[in-house]
Amino acid sequence: MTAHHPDATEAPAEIRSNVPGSFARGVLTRRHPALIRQVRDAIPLGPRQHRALDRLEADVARDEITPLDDAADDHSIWNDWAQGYYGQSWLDAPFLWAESYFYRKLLAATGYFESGPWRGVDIFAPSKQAELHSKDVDAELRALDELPRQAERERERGEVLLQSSLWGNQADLGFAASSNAPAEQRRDERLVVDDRTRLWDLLAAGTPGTIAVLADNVGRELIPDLVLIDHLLRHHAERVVLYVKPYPYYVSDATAPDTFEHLRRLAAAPGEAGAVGQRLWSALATGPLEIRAHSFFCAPLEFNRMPADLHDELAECALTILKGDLNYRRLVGDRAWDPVTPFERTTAYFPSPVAALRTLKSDVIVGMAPERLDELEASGSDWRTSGTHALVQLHGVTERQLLG
Ligand SMILES: O=P(O)(O)OC[C@@]1(O)O[C@H](CO)[C@@H](O)[C@@H]1O
Repeated sequence: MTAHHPDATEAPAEIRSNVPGSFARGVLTRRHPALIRQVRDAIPLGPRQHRALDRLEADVARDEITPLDDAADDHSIWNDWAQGYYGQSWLDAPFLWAESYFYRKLLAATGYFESGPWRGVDIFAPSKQAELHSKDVDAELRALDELPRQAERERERGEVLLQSSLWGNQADLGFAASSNAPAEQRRDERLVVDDRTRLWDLLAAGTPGTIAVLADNVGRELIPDLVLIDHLLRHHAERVVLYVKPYPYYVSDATAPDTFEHLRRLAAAPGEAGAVGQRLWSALATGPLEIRAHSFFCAPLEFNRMPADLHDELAECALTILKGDLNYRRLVGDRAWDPVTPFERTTAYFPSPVAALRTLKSDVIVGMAPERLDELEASGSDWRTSGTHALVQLHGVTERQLLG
């Protein structure tokens, strides 16, 4: 049995990529250079953009962080966030900061923020389009016709939709290459924390006001997320606010244009998928559904640093449903927590009750039962980072809060 220290007073240090053989190191030294090659192959860039990508590749290879070199309005805020990191090693900077900055440098290289033909061009669009129009998404849409529709089976329908939204997070384009989830093993056995029953019981206990959904990836994740949102609007929420990214991020993270395209795909589909899409389309037009894209969702910071305006928006919500691995890292803190550290300890700051739906694709984990942790550690599998395992974790949701 591992000695656990869940009540350590100080939060552990932020994860860095300077540990040889660590997951974080592999992301910065292997995944990021591969991503630059993928962008060059996917988009017909000009010589200026290729030269800028050459410089980014060289920065990574030389292990030196250099300032942003595009003409963009966010340099002052990035200079504040980069305090002390310019000229330093990527591997020695906090992993969360370094990864986020890498994606901002990638957009700088292709001219995303500058005037000219490349302004606002999503360099991840080819892979996002392929995902949205994939046979897997076709199958997802057809499967909706098999959903229970009888009112008395609403909870059963909700369970199916929650599972689809949760495991849809596995389909991360930046991740697909190394995902080795054993399809045959039952999904429930691969949950490391399972608060689903509490979530449904509490949602069923009353009709909460607004539910915030912090989106993650497009395609096989955003389609189920949208279908789940339709279910929440029909049975559990007066309003849903879907927060997407203000610009392209982490390859497959959803932006507003991506979301509109997914809604078009749903609404144009036959059967139940089309009905869901048309209800969501109407909900957007009349108000119960709103899409927002706060700049903080592309910031290199933990959520406990969120600005006051976003804090106040979320404080109005009866529940925040937070999707994916990166959002989880930002929620609990991208740190080497003792995995039995109570989830509530790391989320006490959050302005609303929060439910995390995440497949595990990085080392951070809290809120585990010691026996479950020891069982997984003894398995010898890479359960923390391979995307084979997942969690539904809930904090601060009480009947009083949901009932208002
Ligand atoms: O938030 P998502 O899409 O579920 O996962 C994103 C993510 O797993 O991809 C990176 C590795 O490429 C991780 O560092 C990061 O947490």
